[in-house]
Amino acid sequence: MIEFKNVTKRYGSKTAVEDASFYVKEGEFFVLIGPSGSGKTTTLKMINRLIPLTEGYIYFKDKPVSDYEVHEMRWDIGYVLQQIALFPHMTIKENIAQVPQMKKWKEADIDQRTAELMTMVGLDPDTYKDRKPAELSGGQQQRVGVIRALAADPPVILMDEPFSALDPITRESLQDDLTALQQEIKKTIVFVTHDIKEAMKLGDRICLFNEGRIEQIGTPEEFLTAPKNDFVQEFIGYQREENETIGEFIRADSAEAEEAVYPLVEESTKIEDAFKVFAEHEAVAVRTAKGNKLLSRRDVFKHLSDKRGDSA
Ligand SMILES: Nc1ncnc2c1ncn2[C@@H]1O[C@H](COP(=O)(O)OP(=O)(O)OP(=O)(O)O)[C@@H](O)[C@H]1O
Repeated sequence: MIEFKNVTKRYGSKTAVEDASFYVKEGEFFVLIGPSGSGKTTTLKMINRLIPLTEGYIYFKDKPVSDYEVHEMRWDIGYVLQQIALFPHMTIKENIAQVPQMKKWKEADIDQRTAELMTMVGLDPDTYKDRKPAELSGGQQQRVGVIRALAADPPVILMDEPFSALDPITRESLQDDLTALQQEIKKTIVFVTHDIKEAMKLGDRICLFNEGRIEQIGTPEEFLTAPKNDFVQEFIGYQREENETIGEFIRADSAEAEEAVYPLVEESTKIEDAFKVFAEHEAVAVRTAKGNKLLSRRDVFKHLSDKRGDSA
């Protein structure tokens, strides 16, 4: 869907992104992560041509991005920013309807789409559609920011730290909403964050930048089980112990699991082997002395990030 081939971006003598190559598959949730100033936002903005590249090639749907008209890119690629940029004088519905209106959708279709999207993120259309952005909470406004990017049904959505300005509780709830939404809509999402916990929770694959260069691209599992070098290891901030077993991740409050529904694994199963099961199943049932306990891939990441102490 999106391909970078040896892409370099320089601002004068400053190299912001150096020789970046990666491929984002259709329907994939691809996370760009790295310390401040490592080139994440520059990379993201080169996709929709907000920033021109210096060297290399970027393809969108197998065509160089330079072959698209800028407005075509804006229509096909939704964009969500950290600073919610809703138009203050417009109602929520008018904000969401902008791109559909530019694309000359019928009014009835716009109404239906707006209501559908608002319902999808838990905003009752009748209550909220005619309100102005200032009459919504920060979290609600950010939900509108996300669905506005989805309004005209673009195949790709770019998100630049969309939740980082929110309090931790709202943030977690929006992350959960986005996970649920993504399961339903299956868009290609490129998501920038500097928070490894968020990356692990949301990403199908993670691309870690360091001073403009890519250090590692891989699934959250690969980052945990096979960090490529000391920088990656340190960035994850979690030192894996030898022979770690799945039993160590079971908490006292874990839900009961039926083995008829989930594959059953022993407590002594190695974490690497459990990840192979997670590749095909949402969760596993772990046999413990107190009965079978449910453990999902997300539970494991949550446990790991708690263990490393959440610095975000
Ligand atoms: N318009 C610009 N002119 C000159 N240098 C720039 C410009 N924009 C970005 N840079 C530099 O390019 C590098 C990469 O910046 P970028 O914004 O892509 O980083 P980032 O990883 O998104 O950082 P952050 O997490 O702080 O947003 C930084 O060193 C930054 O100072």
